[in-house]
Amino acid sequence: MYAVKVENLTKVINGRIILQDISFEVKEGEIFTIVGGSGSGKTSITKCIVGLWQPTSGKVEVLGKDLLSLKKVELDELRKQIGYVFQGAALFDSLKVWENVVFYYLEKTDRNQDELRNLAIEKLKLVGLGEEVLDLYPSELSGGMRKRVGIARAIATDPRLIIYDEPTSGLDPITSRLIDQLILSLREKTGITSIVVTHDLVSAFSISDRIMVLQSGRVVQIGTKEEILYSSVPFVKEFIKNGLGAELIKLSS
Ligand SMILES: Nc1ncnc2c1ncn2[C@@H]1O[C@H](COP(=O)(O)OP(=O)(O)OP(=O)(O)O)[C@@H](O)[C@H]1O
Repeated sequence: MYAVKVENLTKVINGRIILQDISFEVKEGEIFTIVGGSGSGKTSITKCIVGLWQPTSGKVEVLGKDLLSLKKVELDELRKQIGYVFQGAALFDSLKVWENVVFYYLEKTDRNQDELRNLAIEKLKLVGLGEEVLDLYPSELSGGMRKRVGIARAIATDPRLIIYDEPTSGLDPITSRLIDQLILSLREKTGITSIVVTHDLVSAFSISDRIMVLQSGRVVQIGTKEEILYSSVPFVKEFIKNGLGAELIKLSS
């Protein structure tokens, strides 16, 4: 069964084609990575998957539901099953770590504070953080820890699908590789389906089951790591060479 199925998705905004005839499927439990240059449409695809944007044409099915057929309450219900890890973690500076993690439940539940703190402990453990961070504020955390807290928040509602938007951006190479390990271990422990948007090709090649390469709102190629790494498509070859070349220079400097 597919967790996400996108068919001939086209999105036009103010007469500009942002996404053109995009089709792909993400299998349950798969780590599916979307790569492409700036402005190629990566984030736009995720906006269509979470139902923030309606397609101009085409179809988006998420966890077996056709988004266009859903009423607002049904879409809200579906969104609970989708965790979104924002670029830069997007934590609330004025809230403590535990409150950030259980943010979704803070106002929407009658669970008491102890229950919510315990839920935060459970989720923080899954992302490799201990109880000592519970009462810290985001400004007291390192960049890598902030990303982990952002991931803990995304899994607080036990989603079946998680979308990571640039999970390693702004991190040094060593911390980036630790986040890669975390993405893999979360999938291992929970079986969660993962869609990762990234500029970081080292990350893409270490975590992905399959990679989709975009150029100017179109799919250039979808394939396994090996198929993409040894692609015969000129754009993909060039993209990989430039991306991995830059990473290798960064790693050796
Ligand atoms: N709300 C919007 N209104 C109009 N155009 C938009 C809007 N959001 C995005 N775009 C345009 O859509 C195109 C794709 O943007 P998108 O953010 O999906 O790209 P991206 O691949 O995620 O880029 P980046 O890697 O820089 O984040 C860009 O040309 C962008 O300017």
